[in-house]
Amino acid sequence: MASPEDGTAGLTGRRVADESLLEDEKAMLGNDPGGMLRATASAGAQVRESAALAAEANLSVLADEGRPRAVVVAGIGTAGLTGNILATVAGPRCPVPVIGHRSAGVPGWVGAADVVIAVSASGRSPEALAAADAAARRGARLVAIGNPDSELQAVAERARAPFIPVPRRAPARASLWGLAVPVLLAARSLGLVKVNEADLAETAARLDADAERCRPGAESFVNPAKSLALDLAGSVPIVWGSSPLATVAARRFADTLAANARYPVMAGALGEAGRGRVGLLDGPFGGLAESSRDIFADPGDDDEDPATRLRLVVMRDGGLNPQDDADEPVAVEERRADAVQVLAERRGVRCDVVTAEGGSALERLASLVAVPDFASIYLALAHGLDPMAVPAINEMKELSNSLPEGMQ
Ligand SMILES: O=P(O)(O)OC[C@H]1O[C@@H](O)[C@@H](O)[C@@H](O)[C@@H]1O
Repeated sequence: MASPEDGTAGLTGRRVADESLLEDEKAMLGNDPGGMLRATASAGAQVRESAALAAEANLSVLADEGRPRAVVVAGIGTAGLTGNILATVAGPRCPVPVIGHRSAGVPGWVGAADVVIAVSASGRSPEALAAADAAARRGARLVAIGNPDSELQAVAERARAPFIPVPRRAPARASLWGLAVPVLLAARSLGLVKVNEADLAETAARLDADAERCRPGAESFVNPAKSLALDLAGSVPIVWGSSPLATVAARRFADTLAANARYPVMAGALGEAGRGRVGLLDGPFGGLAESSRDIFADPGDDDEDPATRLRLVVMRDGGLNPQDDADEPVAVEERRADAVQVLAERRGVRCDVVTAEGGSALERLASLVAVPDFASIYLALAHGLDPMAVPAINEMKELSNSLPEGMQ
């Protein structure tokens, strides 16, 4: 076992992932002092809890004024991703635009005809607070979602707007499901999205089942998250989604791989990538690195061949209904996903495939997010990194608060 290296600024970890660190459950839990594995395993419970809390909030006031002109989902980081989730679950038939807004305030055109959903796990991100304030000033309908007894709740109360409490589970990225469900239910009360009680129950059950498969005590050969983490170890992962829904899952994987495992990741839509970034497969981290690989060498033996390589992850959706009236037929998305797998094989770039399952858009999204969420934590643990604490984010906040005005 390689010993931990001291990085700069007192941070320690192992530059090369060590598979044996994923074998001892007790040691693994010791290396996860903040409890990221436990928090991530609560995804199914978060769905149920948030659905119950949203049912207690008075969301019917949102619908009193009828269908809005547009819905803006305001928040940053994981809270911001809930806007993408709403847009993709609502799908191409959504009668009004759903716009994610990730900076402070709201877009200039927002007014009384619109709805603003301000989301913040801590209830105190400047972006969500400024959005809630701006919505209230402009007379837009507001609903706020986040930490109870927070500044965000106070802003919502001052504006007499509904507030859906989401009990805090630090860090925000471990609260994705707790935050996303109230956003969907607020949009449902406006008639914008079809999410029924059975969809929520099935999504929660799937998240529970995936947490069980990915539990720390399950060994790599039966644990899909550990094996995905080990496949990605030492590579530069590229995550492409075959459909809009799968692309949201791809972006989520990039977020968790970066925050938990500190891996640089490229993520996006396969349709777009096919017209540009797919060229990466030809390059110095793709086919050129692979051509020098000794195919008989032990895949884990980095000392023999230390080249950094791409590793492709294809998130395949397959669609709920092939007759769907989406602009792009599912068959086209499927052919493109097949094509990129063939291309990767031709270039010698190794590829993992995560395939959606389930009978609703929400459940399918859950099936694409659950295993990769755990994989990002196992990859952190294999490098001896605490998956929860991200000193760089805190330092970045401190530094930008202390910079003189004009330099931020
Ligand atoms: O959801 P809130 O609390 O507004 O945080 C928004 C974002 O803030 C950043 O500093 C990080 O912590 C992200 O993980 C988080 O998603």
